Amino acid sequence: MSPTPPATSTATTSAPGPGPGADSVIDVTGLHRRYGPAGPEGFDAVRGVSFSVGRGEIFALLGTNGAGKTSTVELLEGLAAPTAGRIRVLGHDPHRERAKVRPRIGVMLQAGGFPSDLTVAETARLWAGLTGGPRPVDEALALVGLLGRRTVRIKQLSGGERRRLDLALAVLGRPEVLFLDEPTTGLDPEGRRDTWELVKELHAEGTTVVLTTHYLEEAESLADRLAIMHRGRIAASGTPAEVIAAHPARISFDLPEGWFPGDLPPLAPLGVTDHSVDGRHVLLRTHRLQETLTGLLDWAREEALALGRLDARSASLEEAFLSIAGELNGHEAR
Ligand SMILES: Nc1ncnc2c1ncn2[C@@H]1O[C@H](COP(=O)(O)OP(=O)(O)OP(=O)(O)O)[C@@H](O)[C@H]1O
Repeated sequence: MSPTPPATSTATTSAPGPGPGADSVIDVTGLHRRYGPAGPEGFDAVRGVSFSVGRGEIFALLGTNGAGKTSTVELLEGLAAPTAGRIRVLGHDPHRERAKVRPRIGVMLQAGGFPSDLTVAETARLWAGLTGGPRPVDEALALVGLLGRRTVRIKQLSGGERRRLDLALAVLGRPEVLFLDEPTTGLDPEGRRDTWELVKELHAEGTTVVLTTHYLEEAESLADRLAIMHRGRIAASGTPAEVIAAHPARISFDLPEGWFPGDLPPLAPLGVTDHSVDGRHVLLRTHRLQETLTGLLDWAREEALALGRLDARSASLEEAFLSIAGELNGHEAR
């Protein structure tokens, strides 16, 4: 029997929760955020989003530019009140009960603003004074590889070093829930890997992490579950494997000289859901990669054909993302 691809919630506004019995630390229902006045002059950046994040999970919010990721995360952090909907973080309303929530969360904003004349260590000490139960400042700086830069002034730091300092400050209070808004934007590949390692260590210690990112490999590497936002809604969600599996794998090859696409065997019985041809180049899409590939190769062997440039690959998160964004843009354009 062919396995049915797991259903991800395409074109919905809600992401399934962490599963029955899971202890959720974030619950969001019917969230809306509007900038500006009611009516045509205002803008609905978040349009009815629902999801839950379980204790100890890493949850990634992905999306096109302007999809509403930061607008959503800011509401979770309690920086603003939603226009409509309900949010619970650690059992509390993060905006109205900010004093209860703030000491238990760590926040790394997209652009942290610090007095530029303070040194790295002075900034961290200042922040430590505002944060309950902090780690030693030097421990937090060491975690992000900034201990050797502790006497350097903020204005002399590189963009990547500032991102690392933002992260050090976010983890100073040993938060139960850590919000990371594009944590590796501006970091070099080594800095990105280091940040991933740190997030994995914090995860192993039981920290719940909500992150936004434009790097699909970051979400694939770190996230237990993810949601892809598009124009204020959740367009697809699930584990990375579930989101990928909902999109077809692809097989491409060149037919040999003298052979034409019309000579191919019937494709539907091989599990092909869609195909396109360009001259003698053939692209097949299938949710049953092994079955389709086996059928194709059996046919090629029987016909004694050598298929040129044969390439078979499962969908990637990038393909899933591009296809969701493309489908929705096409849909909205009609
Ligand atoms: N203060 C504001 N006033 C009006 N519109 C805003 C405001 N902040 C954000 N927006 C708009 O809301 C939409 C969502 O923005 P948001 O920053 O949440 O998206 P995002 O998914 O985080 O995008 P990016 O990936 O580009 O950072 C955008 O169209 C943006 O222009």
